[in-house]
Amino acid sequence: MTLPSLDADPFAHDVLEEPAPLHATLLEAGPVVHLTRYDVYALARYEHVHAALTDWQTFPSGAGVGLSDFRKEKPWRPPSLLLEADPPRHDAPRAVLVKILSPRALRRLRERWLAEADTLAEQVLAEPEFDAVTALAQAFPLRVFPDAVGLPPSGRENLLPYGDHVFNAFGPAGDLVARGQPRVAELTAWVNARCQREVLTPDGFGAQIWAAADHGDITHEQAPLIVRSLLSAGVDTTVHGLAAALYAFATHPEQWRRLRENPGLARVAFDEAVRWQSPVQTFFRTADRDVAVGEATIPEGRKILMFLGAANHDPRRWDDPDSFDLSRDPSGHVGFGMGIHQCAGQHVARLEAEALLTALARRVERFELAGTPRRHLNNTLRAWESLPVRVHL
Ligand code: HEM
Ligand SMILES: CCOc1cccc(C(=O)O)c1
Repeated sequence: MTLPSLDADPFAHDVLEEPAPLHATLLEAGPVVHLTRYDVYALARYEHVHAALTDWQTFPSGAGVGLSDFRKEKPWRPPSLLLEADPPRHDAPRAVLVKILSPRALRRLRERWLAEADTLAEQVLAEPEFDAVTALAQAFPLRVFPDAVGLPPSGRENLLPYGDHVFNAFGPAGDLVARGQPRVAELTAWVNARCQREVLTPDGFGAQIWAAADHGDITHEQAPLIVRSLLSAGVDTTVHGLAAALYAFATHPEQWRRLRENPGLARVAFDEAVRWQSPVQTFFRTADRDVAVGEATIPEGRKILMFLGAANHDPRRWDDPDSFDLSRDPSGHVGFGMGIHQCAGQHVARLEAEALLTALARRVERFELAGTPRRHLNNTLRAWESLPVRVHL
């Protein structure tokens, strides 16, 4: 059976601005679609994306999880020991990070993050109108996460642009990557310096990674790269995840009312927002062999593009997928991935969201858009540049 093919460009600005039409085409066209422009193979249906995420042997990450194939091109930075590694190399770094970022390990931060969210809410809600991206979605993660990692106070404004470039670099070397290029050397130097043991405070996630090296769970050479994973993946993702949740509630007042009636819904609300908007839209894998998907065959060595955002809206898996609905059970969504590479920081993200959303739910009776939201374009992230809101207390 010949594979359906499409010359669409998933990284074109109009698609990054609004991917739904491409997702609909891909979901309809078949289990696999050959994207001729990049000679890659698209998976969009939940069943096949889930299958690829949970079969690392057939769909490994070691050649990179972006368009670039590390076996043919030099990576722009040393590959991640988690994201861009397969077992067995992936195992020890993963075990260390999962333990340090576990729900149990995060309990010691809970009271502090709840209090920080209350303080931020008090400050921001003193104004009836503000930009929810800068005032809340960016401000809260930057207020709690760098301290939790153990970063020194200076230069934290480098984290967002660095992460933005990391996520752009998973896509083609187009204008979005070019835009970040001028600052790459400076941002990379700043981030690498912050992964060194001596700059990290003794009680943060970073110091705990170095302590795991002392303990022999990982090597001392691996420690800084694992800290780098936190700085690369731990900021922009939660900023855009929180912005997605705030956008969802600003456009669904009836769902906000449900959250106010039951603030215990904050965590499931965040997962529903992550499913509905999928702040991380896509990741690649590499076909380890000729692999049959449906009746089609993906040739060995080709890159496979998994559309997490489309799988999270697949009507074969979700009732009324395009609705944001707190009565839905979003578990099983692939917004945090699935399988051995499933997000190592998902509990950090959920705790940040629970803190911020409950602080707001206690104070804000209703909030609405106070202007047209503007998208922030990125090859991998679904993000808002600005989200003007008006609040009624
Ligand atoms: C809303 C927030 C977040 C979203 C949507 C998100 C999404 C994802 C996704 C989709 C993956 C799977 C990548 C793959 O399968 O190739 C992943 C992996 C990962 N995430 Fe997250 N993430 C978020 C927050 C975080 C945070 C806060 C951290 C760090 C504290 C983090 C650290 C990581 C790491 C290290 C990996 C690689 C895990 C591995 O390969 O074993 N993420 N994330
Ligand atoms: C959110 C997906 O996970 C990522 C993203 C970017 C970098 C890394 C890393 O491990 O350096 C992980």
